Amino acid sequence: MVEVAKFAELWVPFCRKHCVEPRSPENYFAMKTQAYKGGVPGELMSDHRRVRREYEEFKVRIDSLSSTIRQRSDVYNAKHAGENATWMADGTHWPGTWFEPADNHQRGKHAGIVQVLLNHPSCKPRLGLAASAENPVDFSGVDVRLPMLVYISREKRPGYNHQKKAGAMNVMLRVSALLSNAPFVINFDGDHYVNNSQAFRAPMCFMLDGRGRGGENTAFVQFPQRFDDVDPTDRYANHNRVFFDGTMLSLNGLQGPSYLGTGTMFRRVALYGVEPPRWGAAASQIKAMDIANKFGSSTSFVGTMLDGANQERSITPLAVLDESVAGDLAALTACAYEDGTSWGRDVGWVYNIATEDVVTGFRMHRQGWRSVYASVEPAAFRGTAPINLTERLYQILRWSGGSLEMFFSHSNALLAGRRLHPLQRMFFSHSNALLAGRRLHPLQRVAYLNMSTYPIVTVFIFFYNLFPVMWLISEQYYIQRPFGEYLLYLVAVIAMIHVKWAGITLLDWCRNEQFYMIGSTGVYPTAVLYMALKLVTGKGIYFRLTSKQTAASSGDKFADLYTVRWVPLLIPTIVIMVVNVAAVGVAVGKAAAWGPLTEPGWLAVLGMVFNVWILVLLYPFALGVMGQWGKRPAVLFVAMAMAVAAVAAMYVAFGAPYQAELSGVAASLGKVAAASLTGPSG
Ligand SMILES: O=c1ccn([C@@H]2O[C@H](COP(=O)(O)OP(=O)(O)O[C@H]3O[C@H](CO)[C@@H](O)[C@H](O)[C@H]3O)[C@@H](O)[C@H]2O)c(=O)[nH]1
Ligand SMILES: [Mn+2]
Repeated sequence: MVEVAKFAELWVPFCRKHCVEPRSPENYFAMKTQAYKGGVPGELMSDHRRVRREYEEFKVRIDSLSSTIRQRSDVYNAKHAGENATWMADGTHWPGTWFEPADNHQRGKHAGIVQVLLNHPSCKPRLGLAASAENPVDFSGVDVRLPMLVYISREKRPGYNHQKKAGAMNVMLRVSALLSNAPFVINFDGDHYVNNSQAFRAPMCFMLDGRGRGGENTAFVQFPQRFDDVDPTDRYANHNRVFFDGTMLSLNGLQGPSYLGTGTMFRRVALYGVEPPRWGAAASQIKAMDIANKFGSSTSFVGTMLDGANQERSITPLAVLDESVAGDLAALTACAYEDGTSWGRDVGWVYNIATEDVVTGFRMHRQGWRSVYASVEPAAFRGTAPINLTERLYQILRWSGGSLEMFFSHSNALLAGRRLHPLQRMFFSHSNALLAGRRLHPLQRVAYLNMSTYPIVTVFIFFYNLFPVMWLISEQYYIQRPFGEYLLYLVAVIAMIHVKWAGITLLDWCRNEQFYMIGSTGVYPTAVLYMALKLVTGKGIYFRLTSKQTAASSGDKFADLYTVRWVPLLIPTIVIMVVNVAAVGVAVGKAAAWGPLTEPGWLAVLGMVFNVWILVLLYPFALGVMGQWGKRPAVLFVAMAMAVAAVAAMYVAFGAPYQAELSGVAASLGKVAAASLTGPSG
């Protein structure tokens, strides 16, 4: 962090001088060409060269940090007999984990750390120096102030559930209250970067939009998630365009998009669980609350809450970070701080759920807050997405598991906001969409219901996809007669909503359908199973962090796309593919045995359309499990054709059909309803 603060002294003024975007140096220097927007084009070349060299050196220093710190620590430890500590540059012990773990200096067991690396900038611009021997870059006309930079790490103790990201966010919310008390808080993930610094103006416009025009009732502004380094055809729908630009954008017409975990600007008081101003000024609400039981025992923190509520448009920076502040900060980062308080439930990010985001936003919507979806060009943030099939499936397993947990938790979309009957409480409590009070817009409630139950529908899709087994064991097979209305619906939805208004391409839409089917055949039913087990046994789900691309070293940018990691989660979808390929084989066999122009032959061909459609939807999955062979899709088609031919030949040879039974097929056609193949995206 010290290195970062040092490099920022050069980087930030450079960005201001030449209007550099994106302000992530790694991504800026990786770009090929760019239109110049600054005021001194003549100096760009030499400044750029200079800053780039500094950046390369900075990276080298970062890469060698572990050996630098080890060497430094060896020197200090030699001076202090018997010590085996890790030392900071200022000659003090590093409060966190040491190279040689010691008591209170190890993973999962260390004190809280708050290190202010850069303090508050002054309120007035501070101009830099003209070029000289020490300052090769001329910053004489440039404001060189740097924003505050603080490193925060929570106290960790064995036996405490640290609540992962949600726990980290809550500590940051409290610490930042003391350090800046900024009325607006932006949150983005460790694997995302700021791609358009000007985009920050958009949420400010929405939230400060004149009293009475609704701005003050806006709790958060959500940007879409955009990703770098996704394979060009987006095989596993990582871009999720239908979800972002379709679903989330549409919610602007109701109470606004759900909170998606990253790229979000919050109003601080909304995170404290305060209700929108329409139901009373924030300050009086806070005063009326049972402070210690709700927010914890730090009087300094509670003091900042009242300040923050009273003066939304200014900040109250701390003058000096003296001993008393250090004591307050230690208390606020301690594990025990939240014991017996409302943190993780009615205050801050919500705990005990695989996905903290949707449920945290839901709490605000059910209080009557609204949110805004803001999509800007160039994208405000960009991030990294898992392009490996297994990792991507684990990611949607976590999302879908979290959704179900939300439905059966205190965040049920139908039930929230009501006093709960003890029997209701056994299954749901206040995050269930069914239970929400009247401040949740009726259609917003429907949206949350969909977001928290979508995996359940897929259990039916799963069995529906297995129906072709009937081809194999009997001569009977049912399928709904062609889908006039369904086709009409498809055209309306795709052409009008998706492609015309949301700007989603046909490829985006196809990928979305395909990945929904891939999820429906393995991941979503698994999530339902997990949830059922949890309801019965009371034991939660273990979800791992989404691991990121590791391709950088291997030369092939999309190497992860062609790596197969075998996990049981892949099996159900493979079974469904095999069953449907076999069913196509039987259909071809029937058509061959009866002649395609006879009625039974023709019906067999018609039924096959269904199997082929499922296979088309599962095509990206098939490429995924082929690993390196997935680079040559022709192999897949040849293998499938061979499998189909083999099954068909076997059918003709051994499964001689009975005329009488087949005529029954025609009569029963159309009797059984088909499940819809479209649905929400994960
Ligand atoms: O113990 C943890 C785990 C995660 N994180 C942070 O959470 C982010 C999200 O985790 P990631 O592994 O990147 O998961 P994704 O599936 O990419 O995340 C999406 O889904 C999550 C909900 O499951 C949201 O929290 C994220 O914002 C959203 O981008 C990470 O970048 C970290 O910044 C922590 O701080 N501590
Ligand atoms: Mn991520």
